[in-house]
Amino acid sequence: MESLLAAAPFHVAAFSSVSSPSAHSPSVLRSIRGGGRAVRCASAKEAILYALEHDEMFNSEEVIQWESGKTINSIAAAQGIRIRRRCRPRYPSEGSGDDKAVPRNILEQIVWDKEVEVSQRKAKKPLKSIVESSEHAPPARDFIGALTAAHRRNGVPALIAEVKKASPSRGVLRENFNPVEIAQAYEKNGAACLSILTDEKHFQGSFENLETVRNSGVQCPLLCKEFVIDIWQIYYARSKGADAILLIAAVLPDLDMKYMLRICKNLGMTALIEVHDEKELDRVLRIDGVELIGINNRSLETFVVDTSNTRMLMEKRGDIIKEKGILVVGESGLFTPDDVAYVHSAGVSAVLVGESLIKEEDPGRAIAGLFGKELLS
Ligand SMILES: O=P(O)(O)OC[C@@H](O)[C@@H](O)c1c[nH]c2ccccc12
Repeated sequence: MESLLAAAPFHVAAFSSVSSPSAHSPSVLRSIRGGGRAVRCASAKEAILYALEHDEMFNSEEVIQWESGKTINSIAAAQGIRIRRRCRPRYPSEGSGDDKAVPRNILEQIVWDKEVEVSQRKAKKPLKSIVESSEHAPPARDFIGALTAAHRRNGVPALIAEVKKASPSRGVLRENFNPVEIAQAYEKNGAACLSILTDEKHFQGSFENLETVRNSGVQCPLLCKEFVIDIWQIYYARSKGADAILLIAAVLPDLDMKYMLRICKNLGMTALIEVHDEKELDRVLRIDGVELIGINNRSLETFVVDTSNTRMLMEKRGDIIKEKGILVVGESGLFTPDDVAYVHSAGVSAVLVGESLIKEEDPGRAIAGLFGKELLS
C-alpha cells in the first residue's frame, strides 16, 4: 500500500467501510486500513472534496500517527513542542487514557479546553456544512496588502488593533465592551487591520463578535484570534468573515501547520504564524509558503513579557526572513512610542496591540498616543 506518510498532507485515506465515529479510533483504523486505499489527489481542493464525500477528514499529523503507530504527542515532542494534546476533537470518546492528567501551563489548559469545545461544535455543525457556508462568504480581504500599504503610508509599523475584552494574564481589560464601537474607532484612527478574539472561555471573545464586526461596515481586514487545533475552525472563521487566522507554532506540529497553511491559501486567507522562540522560528522558516510571522513578546506558557524578544529573534534570523520576503509582526506588551520605535528598528513592519489601547477610555484616540502621531487611514 502506498505510504500515507509520503502522501501527506493532501492525500486522503479512503476507508469506505468506516462510517460511525466510534469506528475511527486509531486501532480500528489500523485494522481496516488493509482494505482501504490511499488516494492521490491533484489539488488541495480535490482532496478536500474527496474527503468530504467519503466523510473522512484528518489533520495530517493524525495520518502519520496511524501510519507510524506513534502518538501525536510523541511526534510533536520530537519537534520541540511542549504542549500535549489530550484527546483529538474527532474522537471525543477516546480521551487520553489518562484522565487524571493536569495541564502543565495555561496554554496547555486552553488547548485541552479547545479540544472539548471543537468536538462539541463539530457535533452540531459538521465540517461539510461549515465548508459550504465558507464558500458563500464574501471574498477574503488582503490582510498583508493592508499592512504593507499602511507601513508605507505612515512610516511606522502598521497597526493590527486588537478587540479583546479579557485575557488570562490580565483579567477583564474593559468592562464596557462594545466590539463594533471599538472596531470602528480603531479603523477611524488609522488601524490597518483588526484582530478579534474568538475564544470564549479564557478571553471572553466570540465568533459572534467577529461576525458583527464584519457586518458593521468596517473595511479593515480581520484576523480571527483563535487557538486553532483543527481545520474545522479555519472554515468556521472564514464563514464568519475572517480574512486571516492565527496559527500558533507552540501548539501545531509541522505537518498540521503545512496542511492548515494550504487550506488558508485555498480560502484566500492569510495565516499569521506565531512564534515565541528561536526553535519555533526555525521550524516555521523551513516551511514553504509562509508570508506572515508574528513574534510574540509574551510567553503563552508563563505570561512573561519581554519586548527584546522581537529584537533578539530579528537579530538572529532577520536576514533569512528578508530573503524570503516574509513580513514580521511584533506582538504584545507595546505601550509607548518608544516601544513601537524599538520593535520597528528591529525590523518589524507591523505591530499587534491590545491592552494599551483597549484599556483607555477612548481606544481610538489612544492610537495617536501609542505612535506619537496621528495615523493616516
Ligand atoms: O494585549 P497586548 O499585550 O498588546 O497583546 C496583544 C496580542 O499580542 C496578544 O493578545 C496575543 C498574542 N498572541 C496571542 C495568542 C492568543 C491570544 C492572545 C494573543
